[in-house]
Amino acid sequence: MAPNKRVVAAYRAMGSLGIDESKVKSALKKLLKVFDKNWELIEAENYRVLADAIFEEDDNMVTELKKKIQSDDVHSTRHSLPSFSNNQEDETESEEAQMHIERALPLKRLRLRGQESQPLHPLTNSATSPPSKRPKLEDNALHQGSSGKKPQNKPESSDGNTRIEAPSLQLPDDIVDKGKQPASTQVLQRGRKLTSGRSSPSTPSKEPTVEAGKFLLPNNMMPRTQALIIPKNEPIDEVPDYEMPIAVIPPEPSGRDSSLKNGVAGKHVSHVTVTSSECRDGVRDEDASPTSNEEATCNIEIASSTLGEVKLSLSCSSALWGSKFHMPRPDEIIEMMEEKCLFSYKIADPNFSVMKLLRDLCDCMLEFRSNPNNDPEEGSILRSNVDVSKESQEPGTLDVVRNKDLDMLSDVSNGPINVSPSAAVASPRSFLLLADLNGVNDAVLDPKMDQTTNDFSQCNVRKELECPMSPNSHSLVIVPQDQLTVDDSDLTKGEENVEIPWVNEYTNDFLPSFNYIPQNLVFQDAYVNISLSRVGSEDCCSTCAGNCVLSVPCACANKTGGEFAYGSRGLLKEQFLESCIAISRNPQKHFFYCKNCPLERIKNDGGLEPCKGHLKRKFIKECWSKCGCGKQCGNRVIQRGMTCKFQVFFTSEGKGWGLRTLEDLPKGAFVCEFVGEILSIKELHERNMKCTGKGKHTYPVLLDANWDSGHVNNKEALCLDAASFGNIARFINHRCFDANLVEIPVEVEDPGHYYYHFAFFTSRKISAHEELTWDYGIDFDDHDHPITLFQCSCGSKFCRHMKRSNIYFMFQRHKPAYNDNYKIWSSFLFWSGVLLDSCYSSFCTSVSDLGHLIWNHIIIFKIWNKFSFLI
Ligand SMILES: C[S@@+](CC[C@H](N)C(=O)[O-])C[C@H]1O[C@@H](n2cnc3c(N)ncnc32)[C@H](O)[C@@H]1O
Repeated sequence: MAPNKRVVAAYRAMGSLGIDESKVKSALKKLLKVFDKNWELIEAENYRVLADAIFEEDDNMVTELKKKIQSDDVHSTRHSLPSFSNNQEDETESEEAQMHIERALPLKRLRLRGQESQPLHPLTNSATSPPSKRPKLEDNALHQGSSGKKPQNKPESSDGNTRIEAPSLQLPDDIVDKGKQPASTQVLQRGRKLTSGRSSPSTPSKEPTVEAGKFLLPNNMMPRTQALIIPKNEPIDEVPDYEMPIAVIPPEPSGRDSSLKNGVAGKHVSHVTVTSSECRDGVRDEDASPTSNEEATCNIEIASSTLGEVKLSLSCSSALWGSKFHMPRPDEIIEMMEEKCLFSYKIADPNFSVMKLLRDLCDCMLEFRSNPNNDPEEGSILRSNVDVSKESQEPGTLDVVRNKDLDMLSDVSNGPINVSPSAAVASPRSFLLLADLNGVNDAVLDPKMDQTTNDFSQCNVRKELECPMSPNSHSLVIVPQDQLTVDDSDLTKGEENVEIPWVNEYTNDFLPSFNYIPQNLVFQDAYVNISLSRVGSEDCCSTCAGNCVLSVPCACANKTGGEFAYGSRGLLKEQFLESCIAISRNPQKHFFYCKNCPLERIKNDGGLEPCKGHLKRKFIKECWSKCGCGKQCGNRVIQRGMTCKFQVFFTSEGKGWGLRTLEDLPKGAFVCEFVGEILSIKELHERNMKCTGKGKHTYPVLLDANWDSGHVNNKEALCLDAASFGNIARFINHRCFDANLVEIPVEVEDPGHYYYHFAFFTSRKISAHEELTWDYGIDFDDHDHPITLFQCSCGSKFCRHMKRSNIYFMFQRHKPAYNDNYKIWSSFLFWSGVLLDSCYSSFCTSVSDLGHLIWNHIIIFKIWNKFSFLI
């Protein structure tokens, strides 16, 4: 007689929960009797009644056994001389009882993980289910692995709950750092959401509707999977081969798998192979051959926050699947994965969602990274990768991208599968990644690793660890932070006194390529006339010796009003600095308008357009080679080069790269010079024209402080362009008005002031890690400006770009006229206040006129104060 399909289905459903057939049989019999063979009632809610009946039976049995043991104990106590055989029997019986308890408990726990009031396996109707409670998990059951040893760091959450440890954490010695916790354990410990997150009531679940037993396969096709909850003291390798749905890891022996099982042979422990079940179970891949090179990709990106501090990117490529491959929609993949998880890991929580799980993984990484105390290797970061089987060339890769303090974590793929984070495709770095992705060790794929570690065998500091979420599916590897997040290699290539590293905490982008030069270089036509003969005795102090700043001001102080700009500690004197800041903040007051402006001349092909104005700046004059003092003279600050610790970093506000200090800086300190190619204005104009429309820019600084001196010919009108050749100043971003740096021209070699050094000094005290900024002096309305206009994100409350619509910018459009007539405008503001006052007073006669007058003038005064700095 053919087996009853409904009975078989019931067995399978229970089997997937690890329930013994014999138990199912007896419970089913009883239920059929009770329900008068009404199968609908038994099948409802995925055989909930049946499961409950089995549990109840277990409970009863346990209670009965306990009672029996107790009564036997009493009995044996009463009979003080029990026979030896009796005693043995008792022990056996009692052990059996314990075994029943042990066996029953996991199932019970499993049920508790879901909702008491909900179906045991809530695959249906769960959308209407109330959120589940967080499961309470017994420490012992969860923390004792096969060895029975407790983990060194007992994973406790802030709420005091002990975290679940997955059996997959039982790692071969080789892949666990000696004496240290496996990284994945740490992740798990830290990642409270990894475990608790499953039961988070906040996440709405996408419940798949799955027929019971849909995924069941014959035993011989069953993968070895591991449940997240293991019974107390149950050794991991004794986790039974439950009759399971298709799981993540088929037990196919491969070089990599076996190496893993053997403790990951050698040092090459960077991958664990994961293979899509679609390929292994023969559902789809039989006729799929790598015939087409046409790539369709399907990307899922999950980030820890909107800033994407940690980003997990899942990419599929159809490249190897031929034309028959249908690229699944992301939600299809997620849904399918959820079904697998629900079956494979027996996650009975209706709120379980794969997306949530992945997001939690991101959070864990962030948490892991941000709490160095959690980390046995302080400052380490996680490096994760999933390798699609090297041999089988299958799609599906998991790529974890470090963002916050994690540099891009390399991704490993097989064949041409694109594992690159989509956002990085355009970056040089990701280009490298794409080009190299061919199942090679991820370390090799990571160009930055190459640069920073030189020898990736250093990566044996990385620990290959299995992730509890998806055993064997991906590895978590620790890489010392400094090897990934910060490029310690000096971007100045040793050209400066200090080394300058760079870091990108937000994207995968590498530093733009440029040539580091410590000093300005003439490009071609620029006329830079440096000769000793041009330096007259009035421009040098040939008789000085030692430190000029400490003695009576010499000739070199003449250009700064008979006093040196620098004080004894090498900082700018307060008064000098303040006047430079004032000029920079109120440029209109210090503009001069040249009669035949070189800029306009070049732009208009000789035609005459009125000069838009140049800043008449204060100069610093430093001692130089014709002076008698030495290099250590206090009046040779910029010549000695930069001395502070800086770092180039990727800004989070969309400004691209920026420069920050790594140490506190006092007010008036020299930071660095703006170094670049010395171009004539004509050359700059030509460059700008060439760049137009090609997404290229120049980074120019006009050396125009002396253009009022008369007619400046084309070769003498100079600028610096740091786009291709420059120093770290090319990374200093703009800030409107209240920047923390001020630019000051410094005369060193050329007394003529056509060519001078453009130096940055701190305009105030700056704390370590603050970004360094200067006001480019951009008029955001001037579309002819040599600096390509950008959307300003300086964040200053005085931002000129953001406040274009305000009254100031109305005036700014008519700047010269406005400047000439600012007294008229101020009178206007004053008298409008008086007018306002009198109108107001006439309406409010009940209140004292004097009070109104004072009140209105306070308002007017405030308005005036707000805008007076602009005049
Ligand atoms: C001299 S570069 C500064 C370094 C640049 N951020 C980089 O990544 O190379 C000038 C360019 O930086 C960007 N930038 C500078 N300051 C900015 C700001 N306040 N807001 C937005 N972008 C800014 C603009 O693209 C500008 O053209």
